[in-house]
Amino acid sequence: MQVIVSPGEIKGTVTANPSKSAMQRAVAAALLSKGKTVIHNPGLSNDCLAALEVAENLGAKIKREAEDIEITSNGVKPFYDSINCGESGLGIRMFTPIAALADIAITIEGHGSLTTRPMDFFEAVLPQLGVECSTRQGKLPLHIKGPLQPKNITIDGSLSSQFLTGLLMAFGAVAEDATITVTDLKSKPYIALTLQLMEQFGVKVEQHNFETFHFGKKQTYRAGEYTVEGDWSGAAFLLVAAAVAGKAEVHHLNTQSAQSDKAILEALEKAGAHMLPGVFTIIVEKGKLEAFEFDATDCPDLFPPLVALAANCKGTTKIKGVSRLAHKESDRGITLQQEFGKMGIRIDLQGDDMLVYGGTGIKGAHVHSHNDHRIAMACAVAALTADKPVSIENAEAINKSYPEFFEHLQKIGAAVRSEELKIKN
Ligand SMILES: O=C(O)C1=C[C@@H](OP(=O)(O)O)[C@@H](O)[C@H](O)C1
Ligand SMILES: C=C(OP(=O)(O)O)C(=O)O
Repeated sequence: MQVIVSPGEIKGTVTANPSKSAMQRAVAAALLSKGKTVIHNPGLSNDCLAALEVAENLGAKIKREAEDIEITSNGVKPFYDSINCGESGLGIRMFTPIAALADIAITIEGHGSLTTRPMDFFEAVLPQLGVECSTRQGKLPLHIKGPLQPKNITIDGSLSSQFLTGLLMAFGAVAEDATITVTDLKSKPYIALTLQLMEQFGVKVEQHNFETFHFGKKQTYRAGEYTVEGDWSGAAFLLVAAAVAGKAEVHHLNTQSAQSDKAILEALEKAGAHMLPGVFTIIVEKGKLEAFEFDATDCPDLFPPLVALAANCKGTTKIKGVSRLAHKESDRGITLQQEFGKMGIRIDLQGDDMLVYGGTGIKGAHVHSHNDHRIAMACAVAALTADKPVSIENAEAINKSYPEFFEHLQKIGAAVRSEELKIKN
């Protein structure tokens, strides 16, 4: 699908989409619980739908009830010997240790960008927990055979926090007096989100300094009601759109959230945007934007909106944490450099730093998402201050995390056109 976004001032109000990070975790916790969980404000992006299907194949009953989703489970009791995690990195890394709680052989698959993302962690770690595991040279498909037996273990957290999220969630259902020790953990706030959600489902982990995670007496996940928070990762694009091209009010964003990407507020402030943060509403208005420095090592998904922001800031913005981007849906350091380069914005990658030369003028261009939702969204935001429209190829990539994105962008006043998009022009 091609989407064309035209330059222009924006002004409007919108409600943030549900967080896929929170939704996927809630689906996993509901599967691990006995009884009925009701998820309010459920996410329905492709990653969330994949999580629901995985939970269903692993034994849960899923029912859509008006605006909610009901998940009834009796723990992990697979109906099938294979699961498919779609394109979700979190999905596969979280559900693999959970599926390994069962004692049958299971094949774990995915598609698109997920087939090229590293999974060798599991081959190194799962056998230490009594799980047979093989991959195709560190990539999908994964073949596992549990049951996983928790014990004290040390893992490397430098590639991704998602493997730890999976182990924590699985340990939560069966562990007794066991400790996971992690070295060099990245994306720490995502682990805070995991621990917070586990606690909401009745499982408490004693963590120290994000290095050790201790499970004391055996605990059980408790089914209940859960409301999915608004998504800071998706909303970051709308907030940046407002900072560069007008004014927007975004509802259902919790400033007390554990989500890492609420850090977009710090970057906007550094860049000089005008902001009025409330408890659940953020208002951002265009200001005189200047280059800024920001460390995105622990919030890597902010790189694409930060680049769209930096392209509009006078001077050279320095964003740290580029090494975190190599194994996302695309190699995001490179794809940002390529696609923003087409729009006349120079980006240099220097070791772990990204330098964005902003304020030089954004040019209308024909860009490609590289099947990466966050690249498509970043280009759409950059289009708002370009000299001519920007056409985005393979723009349907947004469905992975934020199917409502173009509709929301239009709601805050942007001119968005597409033959295939079901939005009013
Ligand atoms: O746990 C999560 O929900 C996520 C963790 C992050 O991954 P890393 O831990 O690999 O940085 C992030 O990039 C991803 O989009 C979602
Ligand atoms: C990298 C992302 O997700 P995941 O790793 O879960 O596929 C993302 O949403 O940008």
